[in-house]
This record gives sequence, structure tokens and C-alpha cells, in this order.
Amino acid sequence: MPNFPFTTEFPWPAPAKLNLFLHVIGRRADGYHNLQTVFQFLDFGDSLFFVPRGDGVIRRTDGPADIPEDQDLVVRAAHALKSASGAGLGADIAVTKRIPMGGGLGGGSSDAATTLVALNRLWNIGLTIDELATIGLKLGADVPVFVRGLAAWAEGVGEHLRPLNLPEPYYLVVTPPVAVSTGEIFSAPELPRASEPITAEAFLGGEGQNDCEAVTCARYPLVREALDWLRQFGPARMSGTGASVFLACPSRAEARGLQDQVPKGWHSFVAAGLNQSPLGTLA
Ligand SMILES: C[C@](O)(CO)[C@H](O)COP(=O)(O)OP(=O)(O)OC[C@H]1O[C@@H](n2ccc(N)nc2=O)[C@H](O)[C@@H]1O
Ligand SMILES: Nc1ncnc2c1ncn2[C@@H]1O[C@H](COP(=O)(O)OP(=O)(O)OP(=O)(O)O)[C@@H](O)[C@H]1O
Repeated sequence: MPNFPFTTEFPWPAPAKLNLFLHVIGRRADGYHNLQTVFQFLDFGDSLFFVPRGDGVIRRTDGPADIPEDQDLVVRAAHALKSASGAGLGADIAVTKRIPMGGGLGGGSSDAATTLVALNRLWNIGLTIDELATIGLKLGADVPVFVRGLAAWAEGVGEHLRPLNLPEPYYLVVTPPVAVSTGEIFSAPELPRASEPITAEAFLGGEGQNDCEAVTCARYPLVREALDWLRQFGPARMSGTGASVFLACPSRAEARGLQDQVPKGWHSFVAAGLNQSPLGTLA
């Protein structure tokens, strides 16, 4: 195997995201939904490790047992990058998962984005961020924002992105023990699909909600319970299509204090909101 400048053993970050609000504006002909949302990153996430291979083979050497290797978004992202660029190299990829799956925190999308950015560098292909975002969009609607690495106002299915400078509070994020299927919520007949578009300024002034909340809460009563529990302490909201709910807190200490009271069996963490992804500094 050639001696690469980065036979990297250091972890590449794949941060979680929050949707600070999520409006469903309409349905496209292909069944996907046009949205308005705001993405912010968290200083909490998965860690990915890459060792380039000279023989062109792409393998996941460690990762979530319940996702078959060939379906893992890191493996799919590596193959997509290889065919888009004609790269001859391969990679061993190990994933340390921390982001709850089906949690509305974008874990799979973030892993895919980190794979694109890391292998672009390690394989020395030199694709631009725009090219990586285009490849990423085919893997998942949330991948482009993770590739670009800036908190953003998003429209379309999440591909039209405008960087936003947001407050960076500490969040308490609570995930009840259910995995919500994004496809199920978007295909629900009862999903409201006609929110009036708002402006980023209106969002910054306090407007906005999560249009998927009622559908997810009706179908997954534990998400309703988690929201009701967190709303005792402030204006909590759901991220994405759930299952995670979050509350901005004035300090890390205050968030930790609330976390101590989270009911048993619910996953939770405290993390700072970030307007720049930790991946951004490596891209
Ligand atoms: C809800 C969000 O997390 C908000 O950030 C994303 O829009 C979802 O992004 P994602 O998990 O990357 O979703 P994808 O894997 O692209 O889509 C899963 C399924 O959800 C539905 N879907 C997704 C996104 C979207 N804007 N409209 C949709 O109707 C589609 O049926 C799709 O088959
Ligand atoms: N590396 C991966 N990490 C997490 N999920 C993956 C991965 N690869 C494939 N998947 C699949 O993607 C599905 C969605 O996972 P993910 O954690 O991204 O959900 P999510 O947080 O609800 O995403 P979003 O907020 O984008 O809707 C999982 O149920 C799993 O089947």
C-alpha cells in the first residue's frame, strides 16, 4: 500500500444538527417536500476514522451492527465519490456512533458528508465543496448542509442554503426510545403541507414551528411525552421528523441541571449550538 500523507488515525467529526424550525411548504411531483428550515450544528456527534487502501476496496471495519455494511451511508458515500471522481483508491472506514439513529439529528447524513469531505482530501481528488454537496444531495436531503459546514437558512429539500449567524446557546436534547422513519412522516396523509413561506428575519424575530410535530406525536406517543416533559421548562421543539426534542438553555450548568431530571430510559445530552461545523475547519 502506498505511503499516504494521511494514513489517518485521528477522528474526523460528524456533528449532529438541529432543525430550529421546520415548515412544510408543499409537495413536489417526485413526492419530496419543499421545506423551510434552519440548521444549526451541535458540538456532539459521531467520529469517523479512515485508512486509505491502494487496492480500491471500500470496507466498513467498525460501525452500527444493525445497519448492514452495504447500506451504511458512509459506504454508500465512499462509493458515490469513487464513481463520480474516477478515483482508484479505496478505504477502511470505522464509525463510532453517538448520534441516536432515527432521532431527527441527521446522524446518517452527517456521517455521509464527513466521508465525502475526508476521502476527497485523503484520495487527493480535489473536488469542490459544490461538487461534494451535489453528490451528497443524492444520498440524503440533509447531506449538503453538513458538507458546507455553516449554520443555514434552508429551502427546497434542503439544498438551497444561506448561512445564518445565530445565537449559540447550550441545548438539552432528549430522545425517547423510538426511531422515527422520516419517510413515514412525510408520506402521512394528515401531514400539513401548505405553510405560508416566512422570511429568515421573521424566524429570527420568533416565528416558526415544526410542522411535523403533530403527526410524529400522534404516531409516537413517547415523543409527545418527551415534548410535554421538556415544555415544563421552556419552549421546547422537535428536530426534523423526530424523535428528538430540544430546549435552548441560558447556560451549560442550567442544561445539565435539567438533564439530571430526564426520566429514566430516555437518551439525553447537553451540547452547544455551533454556527460552524467542526468538519468545516478540516474541509
Ligand atoms: C426532515 C429533515 O431532517 C429536515 O432537515 C430532512 O428533510 C430529512 O432528510 P433525510 O433524513 O436526509 O431524508 P432523505 O433520506 O433524503 O429522505 C427520506 C424520505 O423522506 C421523504 N422526504 C424527505 C425530505 C423531504 N424534503 N421531503 C420528503 O418527502 C422522502 O419520502 C424520502 O424518501
Ligand atoms: N451511518 C449511518 N448512521 C445512521 N443511520 C444510517 C447510517 N447509514 C444508514 N443509515 C440509515 O439511515 C436512517 C436514518 O438515520 P439518521 O440517524 O440519519 O436519522 P435521522 O437523524 O432521523 O435523520 P434526519 O434528521 O436526517 O431525518 C437510519 O434508520 C438507518 O437505517
